[in-house]
Amino acid sequence: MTPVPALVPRVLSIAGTDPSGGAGTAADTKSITAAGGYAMAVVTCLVAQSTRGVREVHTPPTAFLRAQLDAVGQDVAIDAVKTGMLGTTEIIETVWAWLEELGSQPAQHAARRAQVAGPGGRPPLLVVDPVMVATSGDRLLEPQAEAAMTALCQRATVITPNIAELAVITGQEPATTAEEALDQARAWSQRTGTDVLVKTGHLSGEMATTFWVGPDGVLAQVPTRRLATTSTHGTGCSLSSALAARLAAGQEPAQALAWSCHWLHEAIAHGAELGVGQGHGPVDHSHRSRRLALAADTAPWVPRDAVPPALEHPDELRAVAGVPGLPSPPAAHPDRAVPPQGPWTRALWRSAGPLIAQIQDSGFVRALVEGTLAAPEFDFYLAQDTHYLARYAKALATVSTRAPSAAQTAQWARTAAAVIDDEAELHRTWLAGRELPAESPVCLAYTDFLQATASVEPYAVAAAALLPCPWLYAHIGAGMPHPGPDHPYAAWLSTYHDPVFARMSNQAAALTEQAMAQATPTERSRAARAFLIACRHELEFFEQARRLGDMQAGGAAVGQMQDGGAPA
Ligand SMILES: Nc1ncnc2c1ncn2[C@@H]1O[C@H](COP(=O)(O)OP(=O)(O)O)[C@@H](O)[C@H]1O
Ligand SMILES: Cc1ncc(COP(=O)(O)O)c(N)n1
Repeated sequence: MTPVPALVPRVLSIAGTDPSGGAGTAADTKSITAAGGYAMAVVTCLVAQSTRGVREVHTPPTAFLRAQLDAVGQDVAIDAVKTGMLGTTEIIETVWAWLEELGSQPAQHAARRAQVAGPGGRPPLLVVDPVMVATSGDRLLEPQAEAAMTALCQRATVITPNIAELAVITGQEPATTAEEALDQARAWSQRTGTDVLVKTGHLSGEMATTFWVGPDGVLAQVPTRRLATTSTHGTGCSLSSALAARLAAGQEPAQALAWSCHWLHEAIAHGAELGVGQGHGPVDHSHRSRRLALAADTAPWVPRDAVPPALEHPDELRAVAGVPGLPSPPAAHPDRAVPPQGPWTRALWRSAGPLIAQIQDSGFVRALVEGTLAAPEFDFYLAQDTHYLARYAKALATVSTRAPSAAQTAQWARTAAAVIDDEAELHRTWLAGRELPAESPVCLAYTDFLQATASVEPYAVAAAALLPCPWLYAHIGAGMPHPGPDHPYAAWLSTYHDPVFARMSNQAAALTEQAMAQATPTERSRAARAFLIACRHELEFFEQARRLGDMQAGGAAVGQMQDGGAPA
């Protein structure tokens, strides 16, 4: 029988402290929790430090370290151990001896082996973050303990050194490029059989890619863009802890690495907003979980007073959520410009300003445009968009039957045809031969809303509900740089970058402008509300694909419970 991995893996951090909460055991417990594990911590050294650096280190007797290890080890079945700051040779030897007694073995590709072992009472998988020197430059490992740390590394499932630590472990000069670091890691892994994460945070360049390297070379890599921030205190602690939790939950190395790197990237990107400390600030470990919690918010999307019950004049329409201002218009080529087509569409665009800014800033759109979006997330998005376009085209066809003139009927109908013939062609080619999954709840909610509005609401309301889709895509397309040939999503970017698409969007805006001008004040109010709700659906549509990856830390457990599995 194949043992079931623990639903919530029990992960022990053995590390030093950081009273400012950014690194060491504090970072580890936050990261293990964020990655869906149950976090435990054994303290090696007490460190008087903050974001500004280390002041003093107090090392309790190793007998007390051993007492902590025994207390937890004799009670709890540990699924993974992550080590961080170990400080001295004596500490490393104490941890080593304890691991021996626990039954851990030197690892040859142990990540993959450990995943098929049963939880509890088995050798835990071991992630060694060979912490030597802090970001601040302070030493966290005695120089004479480097040999013992190198030996401990050899018994790990995977080690997570930074560039300087990799050099010490492999006995070479610090690498100056990712290629050099990969060569060092591969050669060492061939010698020892232990896998190595190559982290490039301390190199320069546009990307800060993380690689998983085994004896045969790179097993997986996660490209992430380098962020211009000083909030990088504890990034190494956080990455190795999250990785230990994801591996112990049973994920393959490539998936565990992808989850950990993407989660950390979001945490680094939002670290500065915490306003913690005056030096190298911490990352925001719980940004992802707060974002997910917000997705369950039941507050109305359009506040009661955002749209007056009747609109006599465009200026009566205010920005939703009370955030004033328009995102700066994209520096688009005249062919790709997608300006409002009159006072009413200008008012609609202005009222949706904060939402449009949020859509452009959404992690999904940014990663898609950058080319760093994970392939499964793009596939999910495109499959849902295939359903969406089929249903959107029907809504366009419905509106065409309700237009007041033959010319307008023809224009809506031509747009419906273009959506099916041209826009959906990208989807057909990309997903060719693959089975289309069912519609997601978000896709259903949006398209049901569009089809219902197109069928039963007044013409102007229907037109306004259908407008955000082409307008927002054309707006995003107009602001994008031209995709290079090696961009993984060049085909998607080109579709929305195309002047033909901008013209289609401008036409829909012109039709809506006309409809609004001819509508009654009450209909205009309902049209504005429909426009804003459709914008909100657009944001949800992008973000749902991002949540796909997020949910793997908690969602997998829920799935197993529903299948009748009991927590291990
Ligand atoms: N400025 C940055 N922008 C984006 N990611 C970063 C940045 N700095 C570090 N990282 C990420 O943080 C992780 C830790 O990297 P690194 O800084 O190299 O190690 P350490 O924190 O152990 O010194 C890596 O996954 C790296 O990609
Ligand atoms: C207890 C402890 N462990 C590890 C680090 C390294 O983290 P960083 O390199 O980000 O300063 C630290 N500063 N303190």
